[in-house]
Amino acid sequence: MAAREEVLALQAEVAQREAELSSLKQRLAAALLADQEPERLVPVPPLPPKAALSRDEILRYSRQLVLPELGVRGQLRLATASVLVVGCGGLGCPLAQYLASAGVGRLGLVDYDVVEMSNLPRQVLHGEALAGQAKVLSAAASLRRLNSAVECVPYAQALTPATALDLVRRYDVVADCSDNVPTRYLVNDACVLAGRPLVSASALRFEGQITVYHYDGGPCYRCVFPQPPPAETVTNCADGGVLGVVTGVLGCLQALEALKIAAGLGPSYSGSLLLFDALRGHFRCIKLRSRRPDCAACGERPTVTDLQDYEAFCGSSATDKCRSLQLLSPEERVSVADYKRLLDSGSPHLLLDVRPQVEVDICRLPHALHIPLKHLQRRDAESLKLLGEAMRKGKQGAQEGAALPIYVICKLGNDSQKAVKILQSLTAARELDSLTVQDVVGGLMAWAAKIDGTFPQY
Ligand SMILES: Nc1ncnc2c1ncn2[C@@H]1O[C@H](COP(=O)(O)OP(=O)(O)OP(=O)(O)O)[C@@H](O)[C@H]1O
Ligand SMILES: [Zn+2]
Repeated sequence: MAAREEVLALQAEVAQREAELSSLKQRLAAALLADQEPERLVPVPPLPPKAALSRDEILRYSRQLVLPELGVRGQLRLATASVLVVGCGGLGCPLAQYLASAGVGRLGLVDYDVVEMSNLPRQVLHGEALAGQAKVLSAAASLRRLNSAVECVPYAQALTPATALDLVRRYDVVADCSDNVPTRYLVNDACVLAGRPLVSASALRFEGQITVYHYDGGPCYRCVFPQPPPAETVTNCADGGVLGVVTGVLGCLQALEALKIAAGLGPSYSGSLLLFDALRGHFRCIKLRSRRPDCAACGERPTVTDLQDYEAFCGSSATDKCRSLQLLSPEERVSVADYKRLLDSGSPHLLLDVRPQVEVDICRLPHALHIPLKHLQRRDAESLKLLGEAMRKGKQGAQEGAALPIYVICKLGNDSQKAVKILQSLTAARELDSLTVQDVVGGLMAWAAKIDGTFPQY
């Protein structure tokens, strides 16, 4: 075998073994979770009152004890306070880290997910060796190393309408560190029903925001957002990207608010929203509307008297990370396996990659023409010219008069469907030659998972 071929063969084998290892780790995590089942269900007793700090505690917390605003009284309150952390990701990790190091008595950690390598730049409680492990177990282990006096209660499960109220009632303060709209409504309603303050933050790209809901007569999440946004307008970190340090800043601010509430100092952002723009280095605080008397959750005649089906209410999933759109019919789509067969057959066609340039810079299929979806959406003349030229060139190898098929690909198979719709409308408007357009289901990540193990996943 030529050296180059051997390298390629070995690379493919390494990729295959890595995929097998990753799947084994996932199964191990699931088995560990199943093993943990009975322990999770044991109710936690209330934390006992604490009258004085020990010598070790005085030494350990000395730098914050000498703050007159906190003092021994505040520290004792922290030691008997409990905080429920919903989501042990980019926000939950720094939040839990600072709450544990400051000496909060008990931390409840809820997350259904396992640690992945792409989590590590921002989910700072998890390490390489714990990839594939349940996030809550990894986080609890890190926190115990940090402060063995803090009690960590891992709940390796999704927070659902069936469990949320019971869990929220067991804690004094709740921090929403989740990443999806149904969970935000669920946590809010559970906090309103249980009478708990909610420290809520979010971060995406270079921006973040934080506020405190349902504190001392302040508004709840539903007062500010009575209706969920259309599901297709919501972007998550996997699609939009996020800089780890931005979630770090917001998670720390969340920890600060939770600490101040727990220590009896009161929060700063009840009824106001702090916005952080990391690119410009700006913090801006805006006033939120006050509590709505007609709020469905916290209003005078609430209609939310029980937890509901939040996925149906929001039209999106609370646990499915990669939202899959269904814009096209099955005939308008091909699988990666079918596309690979077509490619191997040498049949003339055009592969159109509609990802943003920044993603094409990460990896690409060399034979694809690249036109970002945004350019197609604004009918960019230069891009349409490029497409027309590529089609004319591609047709040279095709049969006389036959339309050149276009296959559209993106990262996950959502944007490619939108692009197919646009190309169909251009054809209908005769701005493009009559053509057959299909999208590649699952996009380049399906290609990496099923066809080419050496293709990068991101
Ligand atoms: N209903 C829920 N119950 C429990 N955990 C939740 C729920 N909704 C979201 N989460 C968790 O909240 C965390 C959000 O953190 P973050 O978005 O940083 O992580 P991620 O989803 O792993 O990231 P990425 O989008 O890059 O894959 C995730 O760990 C997710 O599993
Ligand atoms: Zn409300």
